[in-house]
Amino acid sequence: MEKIKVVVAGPRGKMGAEALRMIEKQEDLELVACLDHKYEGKKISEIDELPAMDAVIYTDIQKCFDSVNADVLVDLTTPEFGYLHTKTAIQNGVRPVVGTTGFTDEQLEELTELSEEKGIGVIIAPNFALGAVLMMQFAKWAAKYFPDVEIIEKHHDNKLDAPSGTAVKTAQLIKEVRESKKQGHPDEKETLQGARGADMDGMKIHSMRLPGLVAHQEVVFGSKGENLTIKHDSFHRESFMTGVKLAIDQVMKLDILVYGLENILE
Ligand SMILES: NC(=O)c1ccc[n+]([C@@H]2O[C@H](COP(=O)([O-])OP(=O)(O)OC[C@H]3O[C@@H](n4cnc5c(N)ncnc54)[C@H](O)[C@@H]3O)[C@@H](O)[C@H]2O)c1
Ligand SMILES: O=C(O)C1=N[C@H](C(=O)O)CCC1
Repeated sequence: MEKIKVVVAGPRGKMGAEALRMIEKQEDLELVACLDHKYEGKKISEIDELPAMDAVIYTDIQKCFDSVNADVLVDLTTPEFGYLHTKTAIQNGVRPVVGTTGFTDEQLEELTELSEEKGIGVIIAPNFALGAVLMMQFAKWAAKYFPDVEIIEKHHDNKLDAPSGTAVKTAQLIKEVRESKKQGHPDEKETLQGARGADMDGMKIHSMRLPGLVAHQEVVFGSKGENLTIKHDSFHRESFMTGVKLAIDQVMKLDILVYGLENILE
């Protein structure tokens, strides 16, 4: 069996380390290298608390792709480096599977064009948890009948981007079926800036950051005399790994960029 050769960017991070543990258990995946901003030349097995894997760490992405034969780059880093890594991977014919959130619309457009030009598959998924993907789909369905909606996302306090990629994706999916609408009282005024949250097409998005949280979202719909709440919780980062594995398998069959795991689920 030909194994899929994977490079993981961000191996010492919470998601990167979980991805290494997932890859270690798969017979059809091989970790061929990692990308970090330190520990050049060290093996993963030499880093405390990471699995006993032989893959070597590179700090220069171009050197990494020049030195190892890779099929897929799994990026779980930061918005700034995730974007650069994704671009460089496409340019080197390596298929990116990107969990990193916080890319701008312009960056997503540029990566979409580059992927099409090079014919290299890319999957960018703001949330790899299957329950979260379903939560977003259910919310899109509900928005057809309940156009008044607010999104509350709750994450751990080490998160760099706000709102979360999941909240933005949820609002984008709802926008596809909901007529643009300003919610609340037409004359409402914030007496404390930010009190009503961020605004996307009239929908409000509220971001909470607290220790103890992992990744949680509620989509709350309001109508006359009733409320509907669609809620998802990730209590452990293992929840994202089924989706990461699925994306690695599927990206091998793609030659365009796909944004959102719902597009590769049957
Ligand atoms: N799509 C999903 O399902 C999902 C789930 C959880 C987190 N995320 C996203 O994944 C990203 C990582 O999350 P996390 O919780 O693991 O964060 P983290 O801070 O624990 O890990 C990020 C890692 O990236 C590393 N890093 C920074 N710059 C780097 C560079 N230039 N090269 C290589 N590595 C570099 C850091 O050293 C760190 O170890 C975030 O953008 C987060 O929003 C996505
Ligand atoms: O822990 C994070 O950071 C997460 N980020 C994603 C997002 O921004 O939606 C997905 C859930 C976890």
